[in-house]
Amino acid sequence: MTALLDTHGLQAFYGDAQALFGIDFTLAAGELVAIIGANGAGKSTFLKSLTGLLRAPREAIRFKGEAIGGLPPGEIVRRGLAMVPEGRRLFPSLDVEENLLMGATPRRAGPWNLRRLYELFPILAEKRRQPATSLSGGQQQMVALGRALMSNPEVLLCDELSLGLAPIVIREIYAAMPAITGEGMTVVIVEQDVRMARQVSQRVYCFQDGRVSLTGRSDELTPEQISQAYFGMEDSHA
Ligand SMILES: Nc1ncnc2c1ncn2[C@@H]1O[C@H](COP(=O)(O)OP(=O)(O)OP(=O)(O)O)[C@@H](O)[C@H]1O
Repeated sequence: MTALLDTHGLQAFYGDAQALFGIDFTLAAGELVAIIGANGAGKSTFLKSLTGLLRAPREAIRFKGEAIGGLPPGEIVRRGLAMVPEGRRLFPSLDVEENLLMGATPRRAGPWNLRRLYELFPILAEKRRQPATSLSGGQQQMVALGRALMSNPEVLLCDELSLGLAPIVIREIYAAMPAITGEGMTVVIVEQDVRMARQVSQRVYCFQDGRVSLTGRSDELTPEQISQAYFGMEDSHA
């Protein structure tokens, strides 16, 4: 497999506290890969390291053959990695369309623009002049996803799209994924909803205590393997 993005022994720290202990991760162009794991396993920390929000050694992260670890976040977006952050982080004083346009700087060439996003999520066209924070949780998540797409990334990193949403709304959000990957985009999702993660992804990485405890094809891993990798030996016997 030729890697579009990969990490080698990636470590991450908050001050003196170590959160990642040597993550080896590979992503091929066009894949949708899910990262699952319990609270505190290091999933968000991993995404933050990829996008330059946390320091990383230059050689520990490679994107399209170039070492990008520790580059400033803006430079990483320019190169084609964009993140949908946990908790959406919309601009409360801006309306829906203004929030979407915030994602367009820097704007790379590609298929995504306001018109395409409004086709993908018609409800956002209807509410384009409303304050983003007046929308429902699911609609706000659509804005956050759309904002990241507006930079036309090559790799889209999504942190817990399902957080706080009802199952029917989660399905509605994930229903957009085929249209996104259909445009050739490569996607990483961090997801606590293991069923959904397995359903939409080709491969899964399970994180536990800052390490990869299991990886494999989503359709080949058994629920028992995942449960053990998710909770660890001790907990699964508790
Ligand atoms: N800003 C921070 N300062 C100090 N420690 C942090 C910080 N953010 C996360 N950590 C610690 O790093 C470890 C990994 O946390 P991280 O948020 O990456 O986990 P996660 O798998 O994304 O879990 P969650 O689903 O709760 O977001 C945890 O031990 C956590 O307490």
